[in-house]
Amino acid sequence: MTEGENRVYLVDDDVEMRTATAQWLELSGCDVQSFADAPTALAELSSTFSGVVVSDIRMPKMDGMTFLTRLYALDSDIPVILLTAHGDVQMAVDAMQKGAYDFIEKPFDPEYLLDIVRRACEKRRLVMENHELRRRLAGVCGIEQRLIGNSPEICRLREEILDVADTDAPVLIQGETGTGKEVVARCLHAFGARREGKYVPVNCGAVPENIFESELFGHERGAFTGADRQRIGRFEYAQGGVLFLDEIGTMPLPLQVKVLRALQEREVIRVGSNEAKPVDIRLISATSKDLLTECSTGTFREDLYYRINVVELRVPPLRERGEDILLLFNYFVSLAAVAYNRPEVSLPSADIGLMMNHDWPGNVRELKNIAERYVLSSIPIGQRLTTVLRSPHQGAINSENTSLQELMRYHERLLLEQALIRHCGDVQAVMTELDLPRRTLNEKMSRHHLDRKNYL
Ligand SMILES: Nc1ncnc2c1ncn2[C@@H]1O[C@H](COP(=O)(O)OP(=O)(O)OP(=O)(O)O)[C@@H](O)[C@H]1O
Repeated sequence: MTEGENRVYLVDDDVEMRTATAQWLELSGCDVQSFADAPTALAELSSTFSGVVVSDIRMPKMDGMTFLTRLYALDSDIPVILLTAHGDVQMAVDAMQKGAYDFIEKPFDPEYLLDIVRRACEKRRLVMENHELRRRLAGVCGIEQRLIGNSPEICRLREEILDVADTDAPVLIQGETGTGKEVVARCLHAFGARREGKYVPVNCGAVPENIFESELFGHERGAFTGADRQRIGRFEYAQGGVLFLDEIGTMPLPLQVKVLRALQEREVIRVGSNEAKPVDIRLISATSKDLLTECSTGTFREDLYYRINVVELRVPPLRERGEDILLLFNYFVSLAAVAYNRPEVSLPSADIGLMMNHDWPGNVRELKNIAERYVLSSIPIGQRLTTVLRSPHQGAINSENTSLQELMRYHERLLLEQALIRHCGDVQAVMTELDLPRRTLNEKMSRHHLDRKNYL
């Protein structure tokens, strides 16, 4: 669309009316695209549409009111002008309350319609300019300041993020724990078309199974014991914004069916209700598991996998991008120095070597943790890294002359300790990863004399 040109999507099932109105608008300099029904028009519309919609209110496939609701779930800033018949006054009033820009009664004076279209287009132009301005402003604190790294892998990832940020395509972020999946999700929000909308994260691994459905979809008052108030779920809360489902692989199967339905139908049903509510969200998911393997073992639904995985972003482990280790370390040291009001410390060269050779099972989170501790206390890096590294290598036992029970005990301890290292002593995260109830985890940790404080 050239600047100043008025773009109109015209929706009317009456072919004569549609042709005549389109011709009139075109002769007056509008760029018109006509549709015989609302679903076809909806398929063409998105939040990047820079014009206005003129739609009949009574149409067979989908009436103008439903069309309005669906369209406003996509972008409530698109001006809609409804064409009503004599006697449709109540409907027109309802439409105005729902946010329609204006309505005009048939038969109408084409000049009058043109006048409304021009004003609506001007409003749309201002909204679009405003969005663009905010977008540029957000770009001032660029993606390089959020997703730190100079390695080719991270540079490529930043480009991939910017390529897809402005679309509404569902993104699945894959990567080991602590690699920065949530940072990527936040960048997709901050640099995407929905940056003005909310960013709503849900850690699927931390939500108890019995309240999962209500957490995502909400509930009506009295839907179950304890539901003394109505509550909207995370999907509805994220309306117009981004919903981030972290560790989606841990979602129970029955809920996966419901999430799939919500994504397909773009609507949710609160627990205890029969009414479907339209939702307009962009879905970003993350997983540290290989979801295709989970699909083959039947713990993750294949249809959901393909629905959430339209774009796949992989965040590489830290050990595969050595160039980033020192850069990230210095970055976290600077942050910690400011946060704790301590002087910035630099790394002796011997420690640099140790850091470069380390495996980083807990990835960037582990590095951040070490940098913070380095600022706070004078324990040399080497000592910290050896503490972290000791478990998989030291005290290994020879399986040939060891009983099965001893081997099992040894491997159990190893698994627990590695998980504690990866999650820097975060017991909740260990419970999630190993799929253990808190009590069992506590028992096992005390049996193996493991104290979370040693891993903080
Ligand atoms: N490239 C990066 N630049 C700046 N900070 C980073 C980067 N990668 C990770 N971080 C920081 O490291 C920590 C862990 O990152 P994040 O929580 O995004 O990892 P994750 O992959 O989502 O972890 P988990 O799988 O455990 O949820 C956070 O404090 C995050 O801010």
